[in-house]
Amino acid sequence: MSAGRVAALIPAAGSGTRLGRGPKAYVTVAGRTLLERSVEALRPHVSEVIVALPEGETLPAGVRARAVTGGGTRQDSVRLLLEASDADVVLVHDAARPFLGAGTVRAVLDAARASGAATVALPVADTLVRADGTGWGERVERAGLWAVQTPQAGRRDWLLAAHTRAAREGHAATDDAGLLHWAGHAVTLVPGEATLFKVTTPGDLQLAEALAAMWDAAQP
Ligand SMILES: Nc1ccn([C@@H]2O[C@H](COP(=O)(O)OP(=O)(O)OP(=O)(O)O)[C@@H](O)[C@H]2O)c(=O)n1
Ligand SMILES: C[C@](O)(CO)[C@H](O)COP(=O)(O)O
Repeated sequence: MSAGRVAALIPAAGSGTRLGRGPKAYVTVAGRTLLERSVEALRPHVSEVIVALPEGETLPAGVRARAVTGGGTRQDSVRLLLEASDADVVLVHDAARPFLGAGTVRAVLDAARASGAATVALPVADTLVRADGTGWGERVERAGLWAVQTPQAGRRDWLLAAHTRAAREGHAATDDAGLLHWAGHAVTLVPGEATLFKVTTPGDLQLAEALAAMWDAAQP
């Protein structure tokens, strides 16, 4: 598809249960909130940033974006963000993935402009096993497997139609590229970065703190 208006949509309305520090968007890493880090990584590439926040919350200081109230699940929050936007192309990015490089944003956007739908993902490098009741169950062939990250980019009309249909039919997906695939669209995979991990557990937050100084020093 041709170039059009691009918006960044950031679901940040989760409760951060696994991290145990309240909503993750407000958690700081080296002095800046996870949300500010994600917003600032996307702002140079888009005409608008819209963030979904937990009910009753306001944007943390320093975050330059428009805010809407999110929903009960990530999928609900993204649908509300899509409804709040009138962009042609959207980039959906977890607030909880603070280390997002400009090259990755450009690559997923280019791929989405070319094909209509794309996601950043990382080819799996470890041996994979399905656990059974005793521990090691059955080895899973890893060839061709990718771990899906964000940003995920695509035509807003495709995403909104997929989300609206999923809400109507009670179909739940863990991400937006998966919903687009479910709706019949081909989704391009764009190689991501290990640094784009999602801050989910206390160990991830420690890792993020350790990485932040090096990351911040390398930014233009
Ligand atoms: N109702 C929800 C749930 C999640 N998210 C957002 O979706 C992203 C990925 O979700 P996850 O890492 O699972 O965050 P939480 O739901 O906050 O974490 P937990 O499951 O541990 O509570 C986060 O940026 C989170 O804020 C959201 O906008 N609305
Ligand atoms: C969207 C996502 O980050 C892609 O890997 C992931 O599916 C979010 O999962 P969660 O269950 O909300 O943590």
